[in-house]
Amino acid sequence: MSVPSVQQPDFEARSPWSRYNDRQEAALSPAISPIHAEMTIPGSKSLTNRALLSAALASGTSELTGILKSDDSYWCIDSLRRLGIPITVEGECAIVEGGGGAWPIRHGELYVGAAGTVARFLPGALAASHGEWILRGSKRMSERPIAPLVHVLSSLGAKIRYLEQPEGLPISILGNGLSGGTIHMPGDQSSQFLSGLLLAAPYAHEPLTVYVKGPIVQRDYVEMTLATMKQFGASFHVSGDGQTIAIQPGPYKAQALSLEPDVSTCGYFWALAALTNGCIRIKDLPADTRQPDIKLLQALERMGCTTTVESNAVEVRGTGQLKGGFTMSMNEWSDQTLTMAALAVFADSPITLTDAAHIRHHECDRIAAICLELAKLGIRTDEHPDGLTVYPGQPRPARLNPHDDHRMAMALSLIGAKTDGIRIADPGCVSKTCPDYWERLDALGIGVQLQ
Ligand SMILES: O=C(O)C1=C[C@@H](OP(=O)(O)O)[C@@H](O)[C@H](O)C1
Ligand SMILES: C=C(OP(=O)(O)O)C(=O)O
Repeated sequence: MSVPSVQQPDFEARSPWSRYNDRQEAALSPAISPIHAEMTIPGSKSLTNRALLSAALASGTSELTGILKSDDSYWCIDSLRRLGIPITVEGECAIVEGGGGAWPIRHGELYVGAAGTVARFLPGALAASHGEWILRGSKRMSERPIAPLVHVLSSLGAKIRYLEQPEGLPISILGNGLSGGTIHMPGDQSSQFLSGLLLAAPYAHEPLTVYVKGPIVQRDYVEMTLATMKQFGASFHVSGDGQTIAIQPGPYKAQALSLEPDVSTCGYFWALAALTNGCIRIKDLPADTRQPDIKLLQALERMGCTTTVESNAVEVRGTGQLKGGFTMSMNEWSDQTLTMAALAVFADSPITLTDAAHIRHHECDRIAAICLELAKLGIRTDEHPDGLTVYPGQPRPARLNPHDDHRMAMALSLIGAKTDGIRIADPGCVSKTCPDYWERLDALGIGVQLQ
């Protein structure tokens, strides 16, 4: 098994929308009664960054309401502005004056922070246009895979060079238009490579047919990409088995869109209802969302909770004792693996989470990191190459390290909602997707001391 190593915070990747980077830890005290609340959740990171990029490529002015304001969307907006796209942000609304497929500023350095979506969505959009740019990311983002995307973009005409290390950021991209034709691409390491290519594909000179070799992890994110492309007027055909996608050339048209709340963030609050035998109702979430983490609801049902999906709200009601004793594939909704691991601590028997080897390449090696941190609480885990088994137990007080990973911090905080003496280091890291996470916990009755 991998040797656990603790990832240190990379503060450069924290944006002006981040908070609490001067605080050493969040000291938590459990809720004294079941948590009951009705709440709204900020916009989806995935939808925000897809919509921002599509709007920047489009002809005309788009209005995006309900955007997420976090590090990941900040670095997306920052990069697009550096490419010369005027973007005005007022509250949770972004007005984007699209460049019609050309970037007004044709050279410069772009910094993507720790955002996988920005690192993997921008290269295609740059390669499809004309200019020369350098793309740089956080320390961790520079370790995360990018080569399969670089490989296909190069085969379609881009000149891309690795500047410091083989197969990682930073890279230089000389965009000279994408040729089109047919290409093969793997989807087993990250769905984002595919999404990044697809988002740019309408700007290729000729129709582009993408054959996906083998399984696609978190396939629903590719569906989300295609849905956004369709909203912006793209034309494409997907084969019955979903492995072949043929995209016609044609520019995006500006749109006025209202974005869904971030279901990955909703997950922590539904988990709080589950853990405290409370009830959390999240408003403004459409029942037919494509966001894959909605599958958490099925897992919570299996653990004994009651879930209610209405046309525009989703409610989770907890239970006195969560049930375990099952194995669950996390392949399709792996951002919730850490949430499931935290819930499993309080189940009545072990839970095994599988099929998520790719999360070793996320913000940290999430499988090794969660095993390491749960061990500090005296919780037994078995680490597997593609997941882990969590054995329930009574956690002891501990100071936990989130490994510079927002989801590690938010998932570990769930344990602090049930157990005395839990402290989470580097509380600022939640700003990758939810900068006001600690205020939200506090408002729900969990004691949060940021010190
Ligand atoms: O396309 C997207 O918006 C995302 C795709 C997934 O990444 P991978 O496919 O790289 O696992 C997911 O984990 C990430 O949070 C968001
Ligand atoms: C994997 C994640 O992010 P990224 O978009 O950086 O891949 C995540 O948010 O859990």
